[in-house]
Amino acid sequence: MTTSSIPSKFECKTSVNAEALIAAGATECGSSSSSVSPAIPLIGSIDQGTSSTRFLVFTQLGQIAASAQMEHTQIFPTDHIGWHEHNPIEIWYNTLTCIQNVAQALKNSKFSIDLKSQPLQAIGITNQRETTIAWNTITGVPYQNAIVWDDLRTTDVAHTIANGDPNRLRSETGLPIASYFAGTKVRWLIDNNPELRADLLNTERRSQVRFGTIDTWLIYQLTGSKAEGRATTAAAANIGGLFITDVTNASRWLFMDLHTLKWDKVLIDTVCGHDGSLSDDGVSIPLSALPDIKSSSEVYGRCATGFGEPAIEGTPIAGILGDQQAALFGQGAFEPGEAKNTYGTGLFLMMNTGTQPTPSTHGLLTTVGYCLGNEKPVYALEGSVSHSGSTIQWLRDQLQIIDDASESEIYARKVDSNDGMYFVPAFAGLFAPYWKSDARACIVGMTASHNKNHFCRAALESAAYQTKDVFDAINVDSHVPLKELRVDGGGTANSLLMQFTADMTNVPVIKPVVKETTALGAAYVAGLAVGVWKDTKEIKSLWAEEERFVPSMDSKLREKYLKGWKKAIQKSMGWVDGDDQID
Ligand SMILES: Nc1ncnc2c1ncn2[C@@H]1O[C@H](COP(=O)(O)OP(=O)(O)O)[C@@H](O)[C@H]1O
Ligand SMILES: O=P(O)(O)OC[C@H](O)CO
Repeated sequence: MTTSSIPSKFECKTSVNAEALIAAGATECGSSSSSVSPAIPLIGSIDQGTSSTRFLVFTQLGQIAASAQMEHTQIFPTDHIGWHEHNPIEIWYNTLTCIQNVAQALKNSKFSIDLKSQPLQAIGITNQRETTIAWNTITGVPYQNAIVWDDLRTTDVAHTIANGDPNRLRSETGLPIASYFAGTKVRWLIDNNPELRADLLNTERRSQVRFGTIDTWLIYQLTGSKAEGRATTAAAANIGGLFITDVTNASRWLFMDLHTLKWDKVLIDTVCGHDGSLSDDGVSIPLSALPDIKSSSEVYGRCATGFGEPAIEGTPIAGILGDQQAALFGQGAFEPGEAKNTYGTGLFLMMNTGTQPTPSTHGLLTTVGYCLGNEKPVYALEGSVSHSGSTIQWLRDQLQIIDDASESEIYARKVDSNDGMYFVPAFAGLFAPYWKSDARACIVGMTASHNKNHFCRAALESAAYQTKDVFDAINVDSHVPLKELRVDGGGTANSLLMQFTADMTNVPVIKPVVKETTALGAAYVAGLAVGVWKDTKEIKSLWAEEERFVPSMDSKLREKYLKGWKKAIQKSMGWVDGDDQID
């Protein structure tokens, strides 16, 4: 089966940016003596997010030359409240479709850029982090759907591992023990997927088991090959590709030591529970089942012949970054104290803290920001919030009070304020800085006068309040008060949200010209590895501001709103008790 024959209910939105191509030196065919545009350096970037998959091609000026984007199915099994899954095959097909569409669009454009004769310099990959897939290298098929990062099924697993102290692995991993992290999902898969467990128990088959985040899965597909035709998955073609990840993704498992940047046997055993019968390694799972940890910027390998899209066969894959780290890189936050806030499905405030990990005592994560080749790793502090854009998707898909995310602003603007109504979107408990798995979403302060407009307003405002919570924590833990906030992600299209964020944090909120900073960050690390850009100084010089939202709210009013939010947060906590099992 080829990807073009895979039916998808989602449209692949594709575009070519003529202005960026011209700025980079491309010429229209027929407008010069040559019928083909002169070759210009172009860099590809796969951005596999929670809500959608994108493939973008950037010019050396860091501008988008072409892009394609496709949503995928959000699977919320109705018999298991709190579960959230993605189909790994659908994600792979969508990635391939986006790549194919961009290649076609460039070829059909007035610049007639054929990537077969003018190949991309390199491809970078960035991904939703923690989302975990297990597959078998011989059957080629995932054992089950991917468990998405915000899935709650491992809440009990996390409680068991924590053994009364959720911070017991913090000094080694930088993370609290929570359902969010990939290691808890690995443990759940081992304990609950009979086929996977049987393979691990079989001395011949255990070496065929693979666990990976989405970066690993996609690289395995891109570098796997098939003798003829297009592979549906690399593994189905029975010729698996590279099995790697990068330090930023590896830092989200609870398995990696933040100081050595290596998988740690003690951590793995602590999370998975020691079971010698599953492995020959003396560890609870075979180390062969975990990807090799690489830097974020080096040539790892090349797209294979016959993997599915001839236009990028042989193109080096040279960069990997978790999506929030990619946004940090794409925003040019290379100095300690520089930060970004991304409004995607979730919301993630991240600050570069330099070459030493900075511990958090206020509910943030200490994580790897990036590591360029053999250079020292750069660490970051992160405030991870599970629901931001997904709250707006919930208004659209579940409540069906809007048809499109952009309508949230139209309705929210019909009222001057929340009129006392607060929406705490703790659908998956509360992540940073609270880490309360027993919290659930609530809407408080409602009177009979409240209407749909207030719902939209309160949903949008919740993203700003949650930003303020992690903003305060980062200011304390880093000892470097943020003077401004660089922002990106789908939610930045919403000016009401941007202004309200500026009003709540009381610092200017700044949008860059290139909004796709996540994809751009992955392109940058890939381009650095192959010499498209010289260094981070050159990359920083390409960043440009587009719009600035300056705080304009009276401080008394700000305090009043924040006080209401704190009360609302308290109401959401402690909702799930022992009788309300998540099954
Ligand atoms: N105008 C808007 N107002 C508020 N939220 C928006 C708007 N446009 C998009 N979003 C939200 O942005 C999110 C998608 O952002 P994106 O950065 O693509 O996310 P991801 O990387 O998680 O896939 C969606 O959850 C959507 O609800
Ligand atoms: O898909 P996003 O942009 O919401 O990001 C998801 C995060 O990587 C989860 O840790």
